[in-house]
Amino acid sequence: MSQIDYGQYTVLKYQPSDTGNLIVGILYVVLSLWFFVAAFLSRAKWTLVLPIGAAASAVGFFCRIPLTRYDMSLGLYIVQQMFVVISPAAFFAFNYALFGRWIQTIDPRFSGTGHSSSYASTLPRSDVELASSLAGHDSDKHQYDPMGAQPSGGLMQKSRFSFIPPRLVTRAFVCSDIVTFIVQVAAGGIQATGVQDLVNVGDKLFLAGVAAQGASYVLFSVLITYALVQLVRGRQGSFSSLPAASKKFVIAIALSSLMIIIRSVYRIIEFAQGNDGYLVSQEKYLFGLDAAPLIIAISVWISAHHHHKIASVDDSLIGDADRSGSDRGDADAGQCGGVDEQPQVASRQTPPIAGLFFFPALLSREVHDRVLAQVSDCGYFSLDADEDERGSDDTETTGLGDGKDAYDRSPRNQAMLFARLLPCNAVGQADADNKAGTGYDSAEADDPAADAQACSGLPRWAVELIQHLRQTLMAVADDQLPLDVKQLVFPTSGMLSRQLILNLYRGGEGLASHVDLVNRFADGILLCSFGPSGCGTVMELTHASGKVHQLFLPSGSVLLLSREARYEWKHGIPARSIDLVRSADDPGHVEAIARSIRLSITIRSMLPGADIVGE
Ligand SMILES: O=C(O)CCC(=O)C(=O)O
Ligand SMILES: [Fe+2]
Repeated sequence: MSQIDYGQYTVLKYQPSDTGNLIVGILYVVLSLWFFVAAFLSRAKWTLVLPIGAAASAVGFFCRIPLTRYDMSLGLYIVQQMFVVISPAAFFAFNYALFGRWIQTIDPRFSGTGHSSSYASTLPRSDVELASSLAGHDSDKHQYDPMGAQPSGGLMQKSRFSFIPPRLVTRAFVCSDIVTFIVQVAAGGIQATGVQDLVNVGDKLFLAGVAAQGASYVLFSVLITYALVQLVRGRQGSFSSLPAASKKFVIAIALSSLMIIIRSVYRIIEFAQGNDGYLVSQEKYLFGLDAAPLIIAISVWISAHHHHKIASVDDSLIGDADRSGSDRGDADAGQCGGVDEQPQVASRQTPPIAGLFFFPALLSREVHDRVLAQVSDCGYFSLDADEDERGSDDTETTGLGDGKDAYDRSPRNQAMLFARLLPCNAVGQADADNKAGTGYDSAEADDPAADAQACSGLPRWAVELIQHLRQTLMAVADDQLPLDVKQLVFPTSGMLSRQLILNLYRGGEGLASHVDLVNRFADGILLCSFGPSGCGTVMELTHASGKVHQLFLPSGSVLLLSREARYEWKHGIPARSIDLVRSADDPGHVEAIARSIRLSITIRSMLPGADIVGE
């Protein structure tokens, strides 16, 4: 085998720019120092890949300065080539690891933060189970065990944010990165032999390594996109409603990935074109399509590593995923949702908001189950994921929502019911007819008037529910529910037209924060919660002043919004799979309650004339 002719083999078709390489090298040094400090402060050892990669890149670019086109040291050339081409594998690895950890932080199933709480909760269940729940049966409770045996722990722990288990994502992609890294090192090593025949083999190996590396990054980008789509779906399809930390992360990783892909495409084409190719002939492409994109790709992580934020970064964005051994107590439970969802601990007590009244157990289990059974019989919702959306047969009275309401929910999980000019005394009349005084139980006694009412207005079950609420709320002591508020919701005179919205929430679904339309609905809104006993959801109430209250709405509860609570506070349901709720018995104790199926029935009165609008 012949030894290489340095003069002929020189791939440098240009005289390397001292200034250009110096600037790139210095930028890498600065970034490397920054990330070293950040890694030190965060004590997250794995983040060292970033400063090490940046330092190696700096070495590569500094090595280019002494290179001259015709009189160059092959050793130095190979060194710079290896450092410049191979070091970015560390940047790829950083993104892979970061993404895997991020998924684990936005998916509370991974937050094994050592809660000592009892997990009196159920995991989200299948549609079949939802159907049985709607029919009134509590399905079995699963103990939520975030770091326990499969499926909640381990490498194969699934997440709805990733079609590949997140911990596997990190390991698989980092492994592929290491393999392609080794291929490139081998390529560099082969070229370093200086044996002419092997140099071409080295080139091909470089191409193979870079191409495989780029391909796995493209696959990884599909994963990122999938996670984003899932995240946005859980937020009523709106990117802007994502928490700031999530938005920042998604934008950063998207930009970083775009830059990495640009650089990979450049390298693949460059190696494919070979030594006589165009891209290799001018240094500006190296600066513009390799150095610049890669510097941007890692610079996006500067702010996430900012030392002021390092504490939260350590726990959430880049925290150690293996936190099962942590002995953090309940006080840290707020980290459960990590960077995305960092839920506050919700209360079971009525928040201090004027006009808000909360009755955690107003609906007895019997009444609750009965309403669910009736709603289930009406078939408003399609519970089979494969089934096409289907409406109710009696669409005149129970048409599905048209999505034109203040916030968008699919007809699959929302139904609207309107009563036209339902005289309030009709409800009162039905109430009066029910002389037995056992209320709801005997309301099903044949009552042609109520049946007629149900057909011309609301379905019978809705009339009965309103009637029941009227009875029970009117019976509440005035010091707990002032008379004027009772009369606001259940006026004794005047015509009133009710509107009901049924919202079905599966798993971690939420509802965008809103104020119910002020020019359509009157004051005094009732929110009734249904679902397996012990389960519920957290409602977030936000005021323009920035005040926020998180209230846990258990199944069977009724929330009444009036006056300030109805007009000056927004209400919404954060999308997340697990809520942290302060225990009723022991306020120092926080329970993690997994969301299950939930049906809410919102009962409102239409403002005069508003029932004509939009129909
Ligand atoms: O599901 C809930 O409890 C909230 C429903 C709601 O706010 C609405 O329908 O306007
Ligand atoms: Fe609402």
